[in-house]
Amino acid sequence: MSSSVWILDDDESIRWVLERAFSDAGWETQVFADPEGFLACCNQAERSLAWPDLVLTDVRMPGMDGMQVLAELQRKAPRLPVLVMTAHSDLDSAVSAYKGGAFEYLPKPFDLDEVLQVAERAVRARKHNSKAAVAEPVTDIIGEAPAMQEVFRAVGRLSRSSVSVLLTGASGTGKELVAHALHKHSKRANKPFVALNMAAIPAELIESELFGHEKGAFTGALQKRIGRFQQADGGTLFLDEIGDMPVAVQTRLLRVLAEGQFYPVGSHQLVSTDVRIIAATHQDLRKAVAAGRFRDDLYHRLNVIHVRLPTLAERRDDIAALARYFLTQASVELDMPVKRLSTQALHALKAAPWPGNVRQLENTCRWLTVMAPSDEVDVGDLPDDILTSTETINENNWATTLQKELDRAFRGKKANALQPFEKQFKELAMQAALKASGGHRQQAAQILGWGRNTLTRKLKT
Ligand SMILES: Nc1ncnc2c1ncn2[C@@H]1O[C@H](COP(=O)(O)OP(=O)(O)OP(=O)(O)O)[C@@H](O)[C@H]1O
Repeated sequence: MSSSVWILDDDESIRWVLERAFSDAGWETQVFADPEGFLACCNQAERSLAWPDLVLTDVRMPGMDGMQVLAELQRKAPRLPVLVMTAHSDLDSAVSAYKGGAFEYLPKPFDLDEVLQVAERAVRARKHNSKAAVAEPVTDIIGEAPAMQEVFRAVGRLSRSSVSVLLTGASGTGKELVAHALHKHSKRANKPFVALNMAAIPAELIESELFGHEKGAFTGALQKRIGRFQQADGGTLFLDEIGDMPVAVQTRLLRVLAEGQFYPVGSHQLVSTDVRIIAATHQDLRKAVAAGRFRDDLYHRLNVIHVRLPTLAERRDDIAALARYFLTQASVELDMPVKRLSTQALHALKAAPWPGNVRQLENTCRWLTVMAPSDEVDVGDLPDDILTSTETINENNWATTLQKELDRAFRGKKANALQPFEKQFKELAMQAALKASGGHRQQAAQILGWGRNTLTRKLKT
């Protein structure tokens, strides 16, 4: 049985392509140009229970409130899967307007194949009555790869609890982003989220940063200062690079977590605190424990729930969506046109090793937004560090390398620029065929599909 979709968008061309794409894929479609008509149909559907399987909608449309549409859908058909196509800046409000339902977000501009894929997945999940298969609305975190779905599920599961969470993963994998999401989707969301990076401040100042100090508590303490614990009261304290916390501070932290109270440095006034701790590290804390650099009891206290962020190399399938997202973001941030990636460029990005993970991809997209000469980014436009590293890890990716060389050679628009490539290609092929045949010309010619004379002639030139 075919699935049905209602499409709401004020942009006629978008309605047109979506309707075509969905009909071609065998869906029953109904399109709406404005929310009035759409909401009238919702009223009817509510009476007749004739809802579609899926709604696809924009939220920002001139002269109308897409949020209201979402809120109505939420009220009338809370289990109806909704795909929201919107610019990234509107995502937060969309998520809050549609809490709880199955919801997916497609950043504009989107890829039609991706829309269909997400749509089919959403409907499948609904039919199997399992909301879990549809990614929870985790704001701003992009990831379709199974390893990321685990992360999203953890965020969803933890939304009603205040337990400590330990986030591990290499630098730039999104630990801070996930910490934010955990906070945003918790009961503490309207209280502060405060972050402190142990690696970024001198060890001797960590204690006073965390717990605050009285005026004159130590040399340089010219003012009384409220610590991060107090700032985060009722909310979440994110302790980044916890592995770099000095052991003395670890002892203090452990006590505060157990007692919910502490004295600021140099103060005799006890401060009570209600703070949820999310800690992160790129180190192996168990090793640090074994080496005596990290307290075993603190490790267990923080590690109530452990969420591991995969490296970008472990989720190469997400590279396309992430790159599209970062290119869009960079274009807004830098006020430049949005760059697209050519198939070959995307291929090269997917093959790169990404030691700096998502952060490196984000920086690369920013760089491309400024540096790539035209709207479509080609392999030759990619920064050298990406290209060189791509070649070394993916030596047999000869097409990408060739493409890059062709791009470079043709950029000068000189006539007959293909000739040297053809010549070299044929020479390499001849050598390889002769090597394979042990120098036997007849056989080498056969391998190449040439006549023996052709081979002899070419060997002479
Ligand atoms: N899944 C994702 N979707 C969108 N953006 C992401 C994702 N993961 C990471 N980012 C972005 O990549 C950058 C690096 O992420 P973040 O700072 O959270 O990493 P981290 O693991 O905390 O790094 P470090 O250990 O170096 O502090 C941020 O700008 C973040 O917004």
